Amino acid sequence: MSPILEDSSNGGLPERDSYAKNGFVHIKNPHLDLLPEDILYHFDLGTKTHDLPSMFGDVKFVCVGGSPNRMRAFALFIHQELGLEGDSNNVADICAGTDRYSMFKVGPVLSISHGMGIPSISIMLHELIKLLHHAKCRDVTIIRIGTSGGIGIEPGTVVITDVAVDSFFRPQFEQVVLDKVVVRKTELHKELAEDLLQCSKEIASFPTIIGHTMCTYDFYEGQGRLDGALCSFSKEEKFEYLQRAFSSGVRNIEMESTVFAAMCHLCGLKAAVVCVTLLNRLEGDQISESHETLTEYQKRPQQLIAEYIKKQLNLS
Ligand SMILES: O=P(O)(O)O[C@H]1O[C@H](CO)[C@@H](O)[C@H]1O
Ligand SMILES: O=c1cc[nH]c(=O)[nH]1
Repeated sequence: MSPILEDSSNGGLPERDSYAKNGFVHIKNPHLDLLPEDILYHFDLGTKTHDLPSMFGDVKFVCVGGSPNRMRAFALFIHQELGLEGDSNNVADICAGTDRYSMFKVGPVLSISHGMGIPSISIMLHELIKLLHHAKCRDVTIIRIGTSGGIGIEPGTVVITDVAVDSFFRPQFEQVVLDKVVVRKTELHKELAEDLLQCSKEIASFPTIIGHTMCTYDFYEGQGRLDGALCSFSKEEKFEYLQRAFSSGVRNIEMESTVFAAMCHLCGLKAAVVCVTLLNRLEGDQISESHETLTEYQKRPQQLIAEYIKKQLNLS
C-alpha cells in the first residue's frame, strides 16, 4: 500500500512563492530557478524564444475547455462582446506550432483548449501556470467552460461548481508523486461562484444552479454508463450510485474539475468551473440531442462568462 500524504507541495524544499502576495501566480517549485530556460513544450513557447511578458502580461481572464474549436469560437465571441478593434478572423492560434493544445488571445482574455481528462488538463495547467508566472500576470481569474452529464436536472442547465468531488464524493484530488499518493484540496472560489450565479440571473435565458461536480477518470464505466464497450455492473447498481451522488449534492459529472481546482488553488488563482449539462443521467446514457441543440447548450457557459468579464471590465 502506498503512503498517502497531505499535500505540502514543496517536497521538503523551500516554497518559491515570492510573488504570492501581490496578486502574482504562486509557483511552488524551487527547481525552476535553476533552469537557464523554461521550454513550455506542449505550447511550443519558451522563455528564451518568446517575450512572454509582452505577449501575455496583460492577461486577466483565462478560459479553458476541452475542444480547440469551442475555445476558438469563444475567443471570436469575446472579441465581438468586448467590442475589440481589428478583424476577429485574424485571431490566430498561438500554439499552432504544436497540435496538443490551441490558444487564442483577445485583449485581456486567453482562451485555451485542454483535451479530455485529468492527465491532459494537468499537463496544460502546469505550462499555463508557468506561462502566467513568467509573463508576470497579476490578479488572474481562470474559468473552465465545459460540458457535463447532469444528475436529476433539466438538460441544458448550467452548473457552477461549488466543490469538485472524486468518484467517492470526496472533495479531494489524489496525485501520485513518485511512489506516494498526495491528497490535494479541490476548493473553488466561493465569491466568484456567487458572482457568476448573479450574472446568470441578469441574463436569465437558461437555468443555472450552484452544485457539486463529480470528476471521473472515464466517460463510460467511470460515470456509471451502461453503453460502453465494457460494463461490469447492473442497471440497478448504476441508479443506486447516481442516486447516492445526487444525495451527496452532486449535480453534474465531468472529467477535469478536481485537478483543475486543486492546481489553481495551490497556485493562488481565482478559479471557477462552469459546465452545461448535455443530458440527465437518470434518464439515459447516450447523448442524443440534435447537433443544433448541443451547439446551443455549449454556448451557454460562454454567454455567462462573457457577461461576467464585461461586468468586471465595466463594459456592461
Ligand atoms: O466539454 P469538455 O470541456 O471537453 O469536458 C467534458 O467533455 C469530455 C467528455 O465528452 C470530458 O473531457 C468532460 O470533462
Ligand atoms: O455525460 C457527460 C457529458 C459530457 N461530459 C462528460 O464527462 N459526461
